[in-house]
Amino acid sequence: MTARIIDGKARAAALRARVGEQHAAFERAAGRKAGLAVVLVGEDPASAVYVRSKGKATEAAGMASSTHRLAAKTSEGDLLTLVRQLNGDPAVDGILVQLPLPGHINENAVIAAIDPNKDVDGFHPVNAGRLASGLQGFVPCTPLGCLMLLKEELGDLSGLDAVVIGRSNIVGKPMAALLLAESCTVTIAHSRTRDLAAKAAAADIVVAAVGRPEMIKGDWLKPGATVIDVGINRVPDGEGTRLVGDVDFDGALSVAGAITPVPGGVGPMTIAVLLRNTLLAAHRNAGVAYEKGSL
Ligand SMILES: NC(=O)C1=CN([C@@H]2O[C@H](COP(=O)(O)OP(=O)(O)OC[C@H]3O[C@@H](n4cnc5c(N)ncnc54)[C@H](OP(=O)(O)O)[C@@H]3O)[C@@H](O)[C@H]2O)C=CC1
Ligand SMILES: Nc1nc(=O)c2c([nH]1)NC[C@@H]1CN(c3ccc(C(=O)N[C@@H](CCC(=O)O)C(=O)O)cc3)C=[N+]21
Ligand SMILES: [Mg+2]
Repeated sequence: MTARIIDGKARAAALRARVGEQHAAFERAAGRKAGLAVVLVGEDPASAVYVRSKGKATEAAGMASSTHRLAAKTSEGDLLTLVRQLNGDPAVDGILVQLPLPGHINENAVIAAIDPNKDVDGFHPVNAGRLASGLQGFVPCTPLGCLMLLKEELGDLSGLDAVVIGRSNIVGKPMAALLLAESCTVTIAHSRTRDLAAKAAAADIVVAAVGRPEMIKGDWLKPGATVIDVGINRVPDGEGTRLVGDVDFDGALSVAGAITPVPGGVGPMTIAVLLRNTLLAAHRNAGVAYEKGSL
């Protein structure tokens, strides 16, 4: 058997097209575009690439995008001042502060300064709490994109055994909360987990969000399992580099039922969900009704 390859790039393009159509309707109703502000501190090349692709995708959907590039040495106070200015700007529906921030800036303080109603990343503690409590709020883009791929692939997830490898606030923890809300039986694994291979072998769904190239081996998996690979790892390749996930893709192909590739899997979904969250934020901020579930 060879696993189906989940085409995240195509799924993301379809979601972006739906967001674009609904944004056009929003613009007619509200008399303005939805606006996303992206803040980038410093010159990390990978971050600069993501920020550029977010800006391009935002404009392609018809939305207004602004990028605020600050020097690496920017003080926490100056960054907080910018965040508060964006909080108060009626043209800005969504605010994304690209992480990681330089070491002298307290990320938690910056995230906490974002208006929870503009927190399209879903990282603010109020939105994390809403997700944990089953209340409406912004859900982090990467795990929500993973959930969309899983539901398209598997339909109803209830009763399935899921293992999430990684427990970060931006991927692992919200992913586990979403799967629990879908009535999966969820195991969260991390660097202290004992016998990870045996945990993976029991799972119908494996979500890998570790940041270690090709760590999860094909022979760990339950035959037919659905594998979502969040990892983005740049590794040396001849003269240059290439991207690989956290899963040994070639090894998993002959065991898994379906698997996301890297690149072309979760990454493009993250950006499409960011646009979706910005569209939701705009509807709420403009007081325009929005038909839930229509995306
Ligand atoms: N495709 C996309 O859109 C996105 C991709 N990413 C990628 O996803 C990956 C994870 O990102 P992120 O969650 O931010 O990473 P973090 O570094 O914040 O978290 C990594 C997690 O992996 C766990 N871990 C580390 N080593 C092991 C191990 N040997 N066995 C089991 N668990 C381990 C850590 O455990 P512990 O808590 O014990 O330290 C931690 O919980 C990265 O490759 C990142 O680039 C991230 C965001 C978006
Ligand atoms: N506040 C904040 N929000 C984020 O959502 C956030 C962040 N900070 N910091 C960094 C991570 C990482 N992230 C990615 C987004 C898209 C791709 C993506 O589109 N990847 C392409 C390949 C891109 C390439 O070639 O480099 C793919 O997987 O096909 C990857 C990773 C969002 N993040
Ligand atoms: Mg820091």
